[in-house]
Amino acid sequence: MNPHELRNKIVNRSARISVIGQGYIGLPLSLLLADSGFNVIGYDVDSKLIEELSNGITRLGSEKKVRDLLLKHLGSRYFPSNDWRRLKGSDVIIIAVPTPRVNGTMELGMLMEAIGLASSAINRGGLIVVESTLPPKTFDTLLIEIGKAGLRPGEDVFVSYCPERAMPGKLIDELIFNYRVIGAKDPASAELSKILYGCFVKGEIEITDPLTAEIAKLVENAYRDVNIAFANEVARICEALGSDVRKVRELVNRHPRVNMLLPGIGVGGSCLTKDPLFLSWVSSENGYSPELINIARELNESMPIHYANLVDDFLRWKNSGSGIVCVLGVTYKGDVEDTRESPAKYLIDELMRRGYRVKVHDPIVKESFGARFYDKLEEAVEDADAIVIASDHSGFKEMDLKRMRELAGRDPVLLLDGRLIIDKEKAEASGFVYVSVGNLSSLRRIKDEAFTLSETISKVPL
Ligand SMILES: NC(=O)c1ccc[n+]([C@@H]2O[C@H](COP(=O)([O-])OP(=O)(O)OC[C@H]3O[C@@H](n4cnc5c(N)ncnc54)[C@H](O)[C@@H]3O)[C@@H](O)[C@H]2O)c1
Ligand SMILES: CC(=O)N[C@@H]1[C@@H](OP(=O)(O)OP(=O)(O)OC[C@H]2O[C@@H](n3ccc(=O)[nH]c3=O)[C@H](O)[C@@H]2O)O[C@H](CO)[C@@H](O)[C@@H]1O
Repeated sequence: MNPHELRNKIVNRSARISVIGQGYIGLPLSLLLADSGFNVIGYDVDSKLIEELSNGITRLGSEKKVRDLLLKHLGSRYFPSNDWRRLKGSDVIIIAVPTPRVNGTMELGMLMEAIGLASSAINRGGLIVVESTLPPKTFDTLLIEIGKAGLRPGEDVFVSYCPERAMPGKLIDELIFNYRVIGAKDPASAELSKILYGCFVKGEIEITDPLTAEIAKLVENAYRDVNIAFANEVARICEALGSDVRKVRELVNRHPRVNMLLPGIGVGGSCLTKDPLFLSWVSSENGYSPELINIARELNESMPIHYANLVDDFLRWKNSGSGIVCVLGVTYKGDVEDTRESPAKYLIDELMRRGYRVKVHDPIVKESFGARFYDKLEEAVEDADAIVIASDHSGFKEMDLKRMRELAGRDPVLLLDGRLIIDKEKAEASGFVYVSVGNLSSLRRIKDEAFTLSETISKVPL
């Protein structure tokens, strides 16, 4: 098959497409390709996942459009499989396997396995596209691996890097409307990839070299992480000075050139917690050691511990260091089911390590990181001395605060709003001692000397 033939196959939708990895990215991508007219094999090593998909069940429950597309195309254009032999004879293979940070390093084993499989299964003259996030210069290593399989990249097989940037919670819309970057070393690989993505992408598609694409992908997430760290730093300043970060943020964001992000109890998710470090580590290996990115990451990682310290100080003052803490929300952000690197995990670990009884509720996912999970919000809140909101689920914004206060323990009960979603006046009128990220003034008021905020702040490892 020459590039012209593959081009025609893509244009008339007769190209056989396989997607390796059917998780947050691979599944919606496969379904959009099916929706644009291709027959798609969705391959994954997780046989339970494949069984679920084959029965029309997705783990991405909050992505309604993914579920609708699965039910629409399952068995007609979309074929989930855990049999690698089904990949043989593919004209196009897209790789969307994890490239996580494990024990302080970049884990590329799954990617290498997938590239080996793709090299052995792709038709001669076919296209391999990598969507998984790559540390800089990894694309070159992948080309070497493909070469080892006896294929000459740019001649026997075409290869590109198309980093994914869709946002969980609105994956289908962002897969369609985001602009895309394609990194490729030869014009045919770039052109074929552009035609492929043009089948469902409505945003602009930009072609560049692979290294630029690798760096750009990581810079986007590092940019966001650093900016959230800045917001978190301002929150900590406001806490120390006895001010309210919500008011400060509202004012500064009226400046035409300031856009401060939202501070919070922590930055989680599979991307912002590793991509900035990939950028930092690889540049350190190449002669420049970034400081800003590393410090931002450390500051963001310290946030759940900072608030565990706060709850601990409160409970020492109230109950001599014993008590019940209710944590509301375990997902890394609101209205998604993903708990990877969730700040709630670090908060819960730390509170349990200090001997507190932790009760957990989440309306979307039944996970509690070793603490006790309660299906009902009311049961989780019962007898609590402190309640911490760790995820900004829509449902939490409309909680009946009076009822919650009735159910919670004896006075005073701390309500720590880690996501700035509760109205301070309403919470106080309901009888809570309400504090939020970036505003600890209520605690100052009730405790004066007994509870020294400076002590809390100095405990935070930075
Ligand atoms: N989740 C996001 O929001 C997001 C956004 C942009 C980019 N990314 C990047 O996309 C990539 C995939 O992330 P994800 O969130 O979809 O991961 P995921 O864990 O949700 O899904 C990956 C899937 O790949 C499967 N897998 C692992 N090794 C395999 C192999 N050798 N062969 C076949 N299947 C294999 C796993 O079983 C899993 O189901 C990562 O590089 C990630 O950094 C993720
Ligand atoms: C550059 C960018 O936009 N990248 C996105 C990002 O997706 P994400 O879902 O991980 O990103 P966020 O929504 O930012 O959430 C992360 C954590 O930060 C907390 N947060 C957020 C905003 C804020 O103002 N204050 C906060 O504290 C929030 O609670 C949560 O814990 O990476 C994906 C993978 O690469 C990309 O595909 C996707 O485009």
